[in-house]
Amino acid sequence: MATHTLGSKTPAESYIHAVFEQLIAKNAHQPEFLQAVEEIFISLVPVFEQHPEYIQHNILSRIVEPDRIVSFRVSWQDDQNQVQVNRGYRVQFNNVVGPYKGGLRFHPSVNESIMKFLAFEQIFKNALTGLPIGGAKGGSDFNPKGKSNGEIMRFCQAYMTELYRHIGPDVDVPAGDIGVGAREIGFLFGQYKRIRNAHEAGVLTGKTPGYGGSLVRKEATGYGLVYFVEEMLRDISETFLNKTVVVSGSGNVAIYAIKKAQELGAKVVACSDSDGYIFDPDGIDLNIVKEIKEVNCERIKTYVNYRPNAIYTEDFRGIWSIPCDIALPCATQNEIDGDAARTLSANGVKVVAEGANMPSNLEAINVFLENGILFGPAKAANAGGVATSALEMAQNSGRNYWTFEEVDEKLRDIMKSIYAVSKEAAHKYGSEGNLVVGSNIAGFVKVADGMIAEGVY
Ligand SMILES: NC(=O)C1=CN([C@@H]2O[C@H](COP(=O)(O)OP(=O)(O)OC[C@H]3O[C@@H](n4cnc5c(N)ncnc54)[C@H](O)[C@@H]3O)[C@@H](O)[C@H]2O)C=CC1
Ligand SMILES: O=C(O)CCC(=O)C(=O)O
Repeated sequence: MATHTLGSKTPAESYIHAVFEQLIAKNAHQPEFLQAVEEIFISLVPVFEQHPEYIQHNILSRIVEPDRIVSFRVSWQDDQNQVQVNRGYRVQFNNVVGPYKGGLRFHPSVNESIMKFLAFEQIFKNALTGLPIGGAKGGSDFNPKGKSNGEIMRFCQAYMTELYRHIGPDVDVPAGDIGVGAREIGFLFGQYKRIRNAHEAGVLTGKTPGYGGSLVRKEATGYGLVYFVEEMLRDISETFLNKTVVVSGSGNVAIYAIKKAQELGAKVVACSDSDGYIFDPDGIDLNIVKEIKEVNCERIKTYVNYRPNAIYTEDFRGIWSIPCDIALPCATQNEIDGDAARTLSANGVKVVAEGANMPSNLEAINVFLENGILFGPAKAANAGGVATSALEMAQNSGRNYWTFEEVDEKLRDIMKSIYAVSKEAAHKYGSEGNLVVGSNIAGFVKVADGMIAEGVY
């Protein structure tokens, strides 16, 4: 039986408590989903104290139930002509603010709990961007590791052969996430186009610029994360210059977070993959990481073959024992637990900001907040990716292209605005400086008000 820390002293607390108890009863075997909901529910207590209309409209019971979950068989042929079967998902959680929007994850760990937590987070993240996009997520337990290009293509085609009937430029617009990058988006788009016989560019984002993609989308989550941290640092009259930074992961988000942090004068000393981490006391050479990950598709441990001073350690969580000023978790959910957070804190970390979705568990978040560490939660700090996807949708429907500089400037403005509204909401509801509370409240209020305006359904 899952436990939680929600109280029940006031009417608002009692309401939130009761909805969460019902949620546990219905979703007892979905720990990631319950974790994501609990984090938001804790933040919302002061909002419900001041706005009983949200209780009258029973907003919480409605907002935790997805509009629909599509789950389907994906059969495809491997290079040995053997038929393989995976499970595909699309969770369309909430489209009050705009069409469903969120990435696709191809990873063996994918299950309904992980899909629901990601889609639930996406509702509030997307609302925070200020752009008209609702929340969704999808994917499959397909493991791309070690698969040939042909196998990836056939899997993507089989996946889209079912997914196409559930999506569309004004309905639901998927994009990438773990295991899904520009190559996979290309295969998915090609199959959608063949089935529909229409070049509906706005049906997917993360396309390459040659056929409707936006410049900066590839860089956007990592760049946006660093722009968000710039705002956090500005408030304490600091910058990235000469800061020591640790970034977990070595995929899309990690690579472009490293690039932008280095451009701003930081020394990034470590990154990782799911096997282990590398520490380079001279500062990571990003060209080598890109060659290893983007060109050769190898493990990060091969980095030490190119850099004699670098050390590889086979324990991906060990990366948080490296002393740093700024920690940017950019790999996956629950990669920082309470112990890792205490180690980071004891080593003097000043800022932690989340590039991945839910990389810190609840205990870790509390350790950071209690120790006065500036903490940038995922739904605010990594929203630059989906925001730039919404800019891609705008270019697609306007049938035009914006320059790299134009999109980058819009991204920077969006990240500044997300920081400002999160900080303002935290202040308004009595949690000065707490961006977890602030971003949860700012995202929630926008969606809840929309739900009331659009009526019960
Ligand atoms: N791609 C995007 O635009 C966005 C991605 N995110 C989140 O950022 C995180 C990373 O996503 P991407 O960089 O797009 O994926 P990716 O597939 O390009 O890279 C994932 C990275 O995480 C590492 N990783 C995966 N599982 C791991 C594990 N169990 N332990 C340690 N490392 C692990 C992989 O080795 C790889 O380096 C995910 O949490 C994703 O949901 C969030 C917002 C937008
Ligand atoms: O660009 C998108 O729609 C996907 C972004 C995403 O999946 C995320 O923000 O976690």
